[in-house]
Amino acid sequence: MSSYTIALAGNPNTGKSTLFNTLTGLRQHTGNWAGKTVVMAEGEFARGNTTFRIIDLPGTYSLYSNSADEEVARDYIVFDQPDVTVVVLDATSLERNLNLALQVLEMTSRVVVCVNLIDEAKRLGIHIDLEKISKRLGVPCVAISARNQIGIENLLDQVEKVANGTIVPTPVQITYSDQIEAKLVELEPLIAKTMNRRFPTRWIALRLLDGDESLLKTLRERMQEPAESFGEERLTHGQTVCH
Ligand SMILES: Nc1nc2c(ncn2[C@@H]2O[C@H](COP(=O)(O)OP(=O)(O)OP(=O)(O)O)[C@@H](O)[C@H]2O)c(=O)[nH]1
Ligand SMILES: [Mg+2]
Repeated sequence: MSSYTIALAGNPNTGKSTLFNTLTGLRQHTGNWAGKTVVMAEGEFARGNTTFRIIDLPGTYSLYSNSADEEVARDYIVFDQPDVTVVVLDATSLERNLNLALQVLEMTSRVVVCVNLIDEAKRLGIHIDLEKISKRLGVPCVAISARNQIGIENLLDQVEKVANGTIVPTPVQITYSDQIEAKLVELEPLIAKTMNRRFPTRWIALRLLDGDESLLKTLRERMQEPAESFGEERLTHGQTVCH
C-alpha cells in the first residue's frame, strides 16, 4: 500500500476546493469569488492500493512573501515537500494562471499541471493544446472539470506516476539576466552546501537576491528541523522526459 501527499496550488477561484471536495468527499467552502480558502484543509481517499492525502492550499497570484496566504502555500510546497504539487489553472484565463505554474516549477519538479473549467473553455470556444503546454513546461498537463467530475481518473493516473517515479518531470528553467545568472552561479553551490540540498537551491538563491526577509526567517527555523526525510534525489532532476 503506497501513500502520497498531494498539494493543490493555484490562483484564487480556479476550483481547487471543488477538486478537493470531488476527491475526498469533504465539503470545503467553494463559491464564485476569490480568497475563500484561507487556511490549508486536509483530506484523504484511497484508490486501488494507494492512499492520497490531499492538501487544499489557499489560492494565490504569486508565491513570494506578499501575504500570509502566499507564505502558507509557499512554505508548504518548499519545506513540507508534498510528493506531488498539482497546479490548478483556470482554462479560461491560462495566460495569467501560467505565471503561478512557472513559480511552482522553480520550487519543485514533482508537478502536474491541471487545467480546470474545461467545460467553460469549450463553451467559449477556447481550444487548449495540452500536449504543447506539457512539452513547454516539462511536466504532465491534463484537463478536467472538477465540478462535473470529468478527467479526474486521468489526473490521478498522472499524479500517481509522478509520485511513484514512473514519470520524472523535467521542468523548464527560466533564464534570468546575465547579471542575475552570474550571482546564481556564485550562490547556488554555497546554498547547496549549507542546506545539504534539502531545499530547492536555485529558488532559494533567487529569493535571497530578492532580499526576502520573511523567507530568511523561515529558512532559519526550518534548518533546525531534522533532515532524515529529505532524500537528495528528491531535488535532482531526472533524465526521463515527460510525455
Ligand atoms: N464551470 C465550472 N465551474 C467550476 C468548475 N470547478 C469549479 N468551478 C467553480 O469555480 C468557482 C471557484 O471554485 P472553488 O473550488 O471555490 O475555487 P478555489 O480555487 O478553491 O478558490 P479559492 O479558495 O478562493 O482560492 C466555484 O463557483 C466553482 O463552482 C468546473 O469544472 N467548471
Ligand atoms: Mg478554495
